[in-house]
Amino acid sequence: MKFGVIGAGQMGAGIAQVAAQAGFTVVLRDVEERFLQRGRSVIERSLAKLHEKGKLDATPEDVIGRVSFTTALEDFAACDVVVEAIVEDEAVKKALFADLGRIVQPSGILASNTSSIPITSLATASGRPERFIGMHFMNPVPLMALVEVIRGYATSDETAAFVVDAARRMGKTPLSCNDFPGFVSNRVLMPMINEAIQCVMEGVAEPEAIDGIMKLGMNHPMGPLTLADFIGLDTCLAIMEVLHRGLGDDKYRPSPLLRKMVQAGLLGRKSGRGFYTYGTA
Ligand SMILES: CC(=O)CC(=O)SCCNC(=O)CCNC(=O)[C@H](O)C(C)(C)COP(=O)(O)OP(=O)(O)OC[C@H]1O[C@@H](n2cnc3c(N)ncnc32)[C@H](O)[C@@H]1OP(=O)(O)O
Ligand SMILES: NC(=O)C1=CN([C@@H]2O[C@H](COP(=O)(O)OP(=O)(O)OC[C@H]3O[C@@H](n4cnc5c(N)ncnc54)[C@H](OP(=O)(O)O)[C@@H]3O)[C@@H](O)[C@H]2O)C=CC1
Repeated sequence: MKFGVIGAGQMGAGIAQVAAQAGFTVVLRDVEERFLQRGRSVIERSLAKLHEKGKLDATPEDVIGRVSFTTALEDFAACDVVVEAIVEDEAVKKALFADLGRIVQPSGILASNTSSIPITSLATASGRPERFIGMHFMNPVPLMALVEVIRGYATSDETAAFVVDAARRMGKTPLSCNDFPGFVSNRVLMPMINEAIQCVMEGVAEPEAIDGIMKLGMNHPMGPLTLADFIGLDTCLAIMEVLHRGLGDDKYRPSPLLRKMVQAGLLGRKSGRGFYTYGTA
């Protein structure tokens, strides 16, 4: 299987890694060499950790040897499937899928790892809506079991079956849903995170207390503010905007504090600061 991944950020790097662990030949693209380098070191660190714990079937060198790094979209021409994991912005994703629709071989499947953007709208932009689908991995990709599979209006049964099989070969559990704003995962998760941010804004409790209450009281592995920092506050805001616009109900209104933090460049772990401060950006 020739497996393409576009975007070497936290999600794209993880998706490329688990595809390579499954034995696929992987091509990973970002817009600049330095982002590819960053993605490569994220993969190397993760593989080293898994190897140390005896959780890798091959050596880290063999796994990363299956990944080629590129800035050229033409390198995706022969892919059987391409998963997009770039910034959560509908216009940017549509422009990319229009290009991919022209470049990737006609039999190739195009998939988006979007957290919330309508799959049907991206599928139309690609010019191949039958061979288009949502393949939504969870963060951190190497550790999380789920792939949410989202069928667009025109997604064919063959496309859905192909992606379900690919997800299983990657060691994941695929679960399917239909194309509604935020799908299932973020329609349920993100309003909780937004409400936790609203609690900070209203002075209900300090961030540490909010996280502690949800961790110890609800057995969540991470508190909602730690999780928001982990996901990226820009991505959280983009998802809330899609829910608010798409479902039209003010209960999905993004917290003004979330908006202000994104405006201030506080994006969470990836920028070094969000609700908490991190040693390395
Ligand atoms: C926004 C969207 O569209 C959708 C989403 O993805 S929403 C986000 C979904 N994800 C979550 O909700 C994650 C919630 N958090 C968790 O499940 C857990 O905290 C976790 C799985 C991330 C970490 O597990 P943990 O046991 O709580 O923490 P931690 O001890 O730090 O990690 C366990 C080990 O995994 C390792 N690890 C962490 N990330 C890793 C990675 N990417 N690769 C390999 N190993 C990794 C850690 O280094 C650690 O190793 P040691 O035990 O040797 O120190
Ligand atoms: N963060 C999360 O927990 C999850 C995120 N997602 C989704 O995955 C996608 C990626 O998110 P995430 O990895 O967190 O984001 P990141 O910001 O970590 O990474 C996005 C990457 O894509 C690059 N990029 C931007 N535009 C292009 C382009 N036109 N072509 C190629 N690469 C490009 C970015 O480069 P640059 O740095 O220059 O912007 C960056 O390296 C989003 O759609 C998000 O909603 C899905 C599940 C979980």
